[in-house]
Amino acid sequence: MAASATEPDSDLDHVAARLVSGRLTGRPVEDSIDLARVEKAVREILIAVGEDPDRDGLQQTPARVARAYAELFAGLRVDPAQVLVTTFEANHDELVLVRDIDVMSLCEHHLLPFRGSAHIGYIPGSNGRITGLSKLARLVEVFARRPQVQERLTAQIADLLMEQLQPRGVIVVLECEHMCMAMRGIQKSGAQTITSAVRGSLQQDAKSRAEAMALINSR
Ligand SMILES: Nc1nc2c(ncn2[C@@H]2O[C@H](COP(=O)(O)OP(=O)(O)OP(=O)(O)O)[C@@H](O)[C@H]2O)c(=O)[nH]1
Ligand SMILES: [Zn+2]
Repeated sequence: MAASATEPDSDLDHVAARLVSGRLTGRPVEDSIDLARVEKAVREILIAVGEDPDRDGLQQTPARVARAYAELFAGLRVDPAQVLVTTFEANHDELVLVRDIDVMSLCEHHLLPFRGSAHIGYIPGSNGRITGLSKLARLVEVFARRPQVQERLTAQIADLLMEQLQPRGVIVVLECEHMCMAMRGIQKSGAQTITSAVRGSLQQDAKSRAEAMALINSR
């Protein structure tokens, strides 16, 4: 396997630095959201729900929430195409599957978290391009750090891989629990929502698809 990277890693480092610095430091990443506006809005929410935003424990809350949103929505300011800038040539024309990638996102309806696992597989195309395994997980992060619905998140990952890597086929399966179904509303915790996006040969060929699904489901 292996060979040369197509591009220098500088853009990717930039993307990674923004996402990772946000995650590790808990401080806003550069090119951030309008923190002052979020702060103002959160203060309003606290007043609206009957809280006193000036009491001791809440004084810093609007600013904290604003910083948290900068992290949680960092994916809105990242071009997902930059994640796959590094690809390699390889003589591998069979399934590559990364299973159990942790996914955390916010549903766009309630801005409450949904969380679970992503499984991403692809069959390299005639161009022989593969990508670094971690890049699949990075792609999940970029799309997950936006207000989302699980179906769109699943499809966006699959479509970007098809577009950028031009593989023969792609399969993306997400299994998530939605806090908006657990903490409020119907209050059913533990329900798993499973979504899939299957493209190219994996969509057309039932046998390859079944093989990929079997690997995803094997424990
Ligand atoms: N399809 C889909 N629905 C989602 C997702 N996340 C949350 N939802 C649903 O979005 C729907 C919004 O429904 P609405 O009737 O507009 O809002 P609501 O009154 O708060 O709905 P309830 O949750 O049923 O109380 C709810 O059924 C949620 O369960 C998602 O990722 N995909
Ligand atoms: Zn929701």
